[in-house]
Amino acid sequence: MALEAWYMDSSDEDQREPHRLHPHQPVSLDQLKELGVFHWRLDADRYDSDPELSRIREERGYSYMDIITIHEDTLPNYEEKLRMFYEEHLHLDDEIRYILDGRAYFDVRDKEDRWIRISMSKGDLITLPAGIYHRFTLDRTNYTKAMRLFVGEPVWKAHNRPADHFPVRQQYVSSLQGS
Ligand SMILES: CSCCC(=O)/C(O)=C/O
Ligand SMILES: [Fe+2]
Repeated sequence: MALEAWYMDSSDEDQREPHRLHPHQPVSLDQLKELGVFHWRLDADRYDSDPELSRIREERGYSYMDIITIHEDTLPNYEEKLRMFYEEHLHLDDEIRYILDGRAYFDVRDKEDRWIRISMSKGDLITLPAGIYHRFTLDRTNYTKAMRLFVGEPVWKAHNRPADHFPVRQQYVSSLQGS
């Protein structure tokens, strides 16, 4: 199944709901690319021996990887972490996530500051550029297992909005101009 993304409504309903607009307003992979968001579809059943994953990691220098299982039975401080992940934030480095099982949503801001919801399921690998405002949530199924990739030693620090003073944010905003 292709990756699906859409513009979100602004209701305060449970974050795990899809929050589609009526009428539905889909967002294409090309629109995501314009925001610096890239996607690959891989075979998650063989992630530990997948030459395509190895190629991506080598080409892009993703030397670090670990696996996080986000479920109330496996993740310490589950509720608190989910609250943190759903705070609008940016990172000083790219965020690279590969869904190995389950499902999740990444929300990213577009150029007009509107929320786009990206629905991720098993086999989806996504990269969010340094400096983009975004957030993360589980969906109604309340479970995902994801590989986290990083160039070099990982820095997990999230800078909640407002974080416009970071050079990486200014570089990201400049990169959008003209695209
Ligand atoms: C799927 S990993 C947890 C989410 C996370 O690390 C992050 O920074 C979300 O934006
Ligand atoms: Fe993040």
